[in-house]
Amino acid sequence: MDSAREAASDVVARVTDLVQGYSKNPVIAGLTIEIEAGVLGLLGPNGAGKTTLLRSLATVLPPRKGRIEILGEVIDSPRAAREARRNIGFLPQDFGYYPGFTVSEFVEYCAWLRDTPAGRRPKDTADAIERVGLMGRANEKMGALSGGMLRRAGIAAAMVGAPRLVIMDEPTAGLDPAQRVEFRELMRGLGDTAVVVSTHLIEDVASICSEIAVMAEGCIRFRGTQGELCAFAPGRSPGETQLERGYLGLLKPGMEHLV
Ligand SMILES: Nc1ncnc2c1ncn2[C@@H]1O[C@H](COP(=O)(O)OP(=O)(O)OP(=O)(O)O)[C@@H](O)[C@H]1O
Repeated sequence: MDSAREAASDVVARVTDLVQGYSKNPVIAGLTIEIEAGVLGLLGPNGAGKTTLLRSLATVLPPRKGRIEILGEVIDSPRAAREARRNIGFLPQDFGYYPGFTVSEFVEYCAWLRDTPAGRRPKDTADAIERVGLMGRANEKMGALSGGMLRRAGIAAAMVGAPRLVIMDEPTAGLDPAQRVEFRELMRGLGDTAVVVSTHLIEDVASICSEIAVMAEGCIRFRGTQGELCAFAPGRSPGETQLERGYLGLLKPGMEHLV
């Protein structure tokens, strides 16, 4: 790892030589990445391994090989994973919930899962619900929410109690354009939190991410700023932004060993 970079920043999570897969299907073969405060956007084509990496970071999927550290602690046992999850807010792509729970009960339950002290839970819950603009729906049943509102409830659950690491797998899927704009505002207000967010929406990345990582075939093919990604843009083609051209340029054959 780059020691100058580590010295200059606060590493919240570190993945070292991660090997991951499902039965006989290898997905990630030796991936190393560090996560610091700020919003890191994770881009990559379908099947690149983004969800697998996020689930590994969230300590949901134990590594086949390699090491995951959260706030300096190596996650090498179910107990260590439970401890780490107190500091992790995770919004999976398809998150589970009890349809009979109200929004407020759901968010408070997620705070409880993270061992938020009982005295803080009601206020933390109300704050998180307010941040996603669901105050008027706090007492509505989860099962009665629209897809976009459900996702906002999931975002509130991931952020409740201000965890140090927030991991979101395609959080803007299902949001309408106005809600996506609100989501971006929300991301800008996260301050010192380390956020990793996977998305297929380049506009989201452009507006909220301080850094971008591009994954392809289970590897991190690029990590850097938007400007650096734009530098991979091959010639002009109408209908694409420069960021999109940079992203697509990076996925071309021959770019496999860039980082
Ligand atoms: N539970 C699973 N069992 C078996 N194979 C899986 C499982 N989950 C993912 N895979 C496979 O692992 C590979 C990586 O999947 P993953 O969901 O991590 O990619 P992704 O980059 O998040 O894709 P997408 O953008 O479509 O969500 C794919 O080939 C996928 O089919």
